[in-house]
Amino acid sequence: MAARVGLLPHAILVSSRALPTPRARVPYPLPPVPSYLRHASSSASRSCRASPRFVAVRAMASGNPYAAELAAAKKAVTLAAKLCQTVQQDIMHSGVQAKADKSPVTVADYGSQILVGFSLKMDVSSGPFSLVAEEDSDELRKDGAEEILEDITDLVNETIFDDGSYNISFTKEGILSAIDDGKSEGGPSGRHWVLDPIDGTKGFLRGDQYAIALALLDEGKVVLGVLACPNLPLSSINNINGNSSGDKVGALFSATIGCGAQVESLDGSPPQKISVCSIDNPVNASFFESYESAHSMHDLTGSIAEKLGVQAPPVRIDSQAKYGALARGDGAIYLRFPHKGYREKIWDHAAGSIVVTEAGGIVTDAAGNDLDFSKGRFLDLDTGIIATNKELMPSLLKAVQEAIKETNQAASLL
Ligand SMILES: Nc1ncnc2c1ncn2[C@@H]1O[C@H](COP(=O)(O)OS(=O)(=O)O)[C@@H](OP(=O)(O)O)[C@H]1O
Ligand SMILES: [Mg+2]
Repeated sequence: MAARVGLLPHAILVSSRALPTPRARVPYPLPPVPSYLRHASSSASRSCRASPRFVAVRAMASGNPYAAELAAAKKAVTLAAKLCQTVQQDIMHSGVQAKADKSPVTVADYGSQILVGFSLKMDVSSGPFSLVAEEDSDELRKDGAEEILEDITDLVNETIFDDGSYNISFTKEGILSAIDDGKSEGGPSGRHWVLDPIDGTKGFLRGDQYAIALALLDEGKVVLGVLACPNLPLSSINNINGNSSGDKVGALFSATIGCGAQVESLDGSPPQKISVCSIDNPVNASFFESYESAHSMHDLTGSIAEKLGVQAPPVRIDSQAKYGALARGDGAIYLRFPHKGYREKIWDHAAGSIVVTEAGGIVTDAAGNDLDFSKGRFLDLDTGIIATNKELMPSLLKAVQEAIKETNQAASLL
């Protein structure tokens, strides 16, 4: 694809070529279903929509009641990852000072959300569609946003065209309404998709780790999660600060409830089952935490590690790639302690947490409670989030509670 980062004052993505028009493309939003189905070119969409009974039979045969949703989720995040990779490469090659200008990441954020929502709607047949996602279209509907809206439209349409799975072209109005598909409030009943279109936006801008994180809630429980991590080494992080050792890069983690967790390459290698590490002595453990100190209190995590006797320095990587790396045993512990007042969003943990639990790990808040994804767009939890294997969890919880108590006592003396 030939999109590039423009060097205009507003420095947004500019398509360097007009959209190709060799095939008749169906405009989006779609006309009513019967006419749309005559035009769609997606074989996946045809097979998933053709017969709900066929989907159910296929799911039961695979032993995974969410097999159809899993296939659709993987396809959706893989498509979005293509768009994100294009934009990140453009940022890296453009010389644009990413920190000074956030508009490329804005384009990628919206574009990723549109592609995931659209792809799910095309390929998942059952029930009403509900998506809880990070972005809405309010900013794009304001005066002055016309150019960025055009850039998003071009980028989304180019990605769909290059991918070849769907014979659809978005109008600008279609782009705005597709973004607003993500406005659902979630909750304890029914099914809700939960999406972070680019988790780890700061990592994305730095050229480091980020993830497209998608989960499915069913009756308030996370039943499925996929994490596309385009910059994560496929087999493991062997270097303590997250660099690869010449390994293939681009990992897709997935998990469905009761069926375990897997990793495969983003370009489609066979899935490999993954498990958390079996370390039972914290002295041999390493721990993951946020790269950004504004997102997690590094002094508190340092004190927890000291209490546990952890020898290795922290492994700091952006986004839910940390959950994926933990799930396949690259490290033993994940610690996340946001500063006071921060409210965790469900899309920052839903996909990652099921990948870890289905790999045999445990994810709780700082008091040892399970995370509750049924309360709407936010998690209502105690202080922080911790994850590790079953062997280390009791000593980790003890160290966490001691360290928090000491921090609170020190604060009360000030
Ligand atoms: N102040 C503050 N405190 C805690 N957390 C915050 C804060 N601000 C943002 N966020 C959320 O952190 C998400 C990024 O995930 P991580 O913190 O794991 O990665 S990172 O190292 O910071 O990149 C990040 O996700 P994205 O916004 O999708 O990038 C945010 O949801
Ligand atoms: Mg996020």
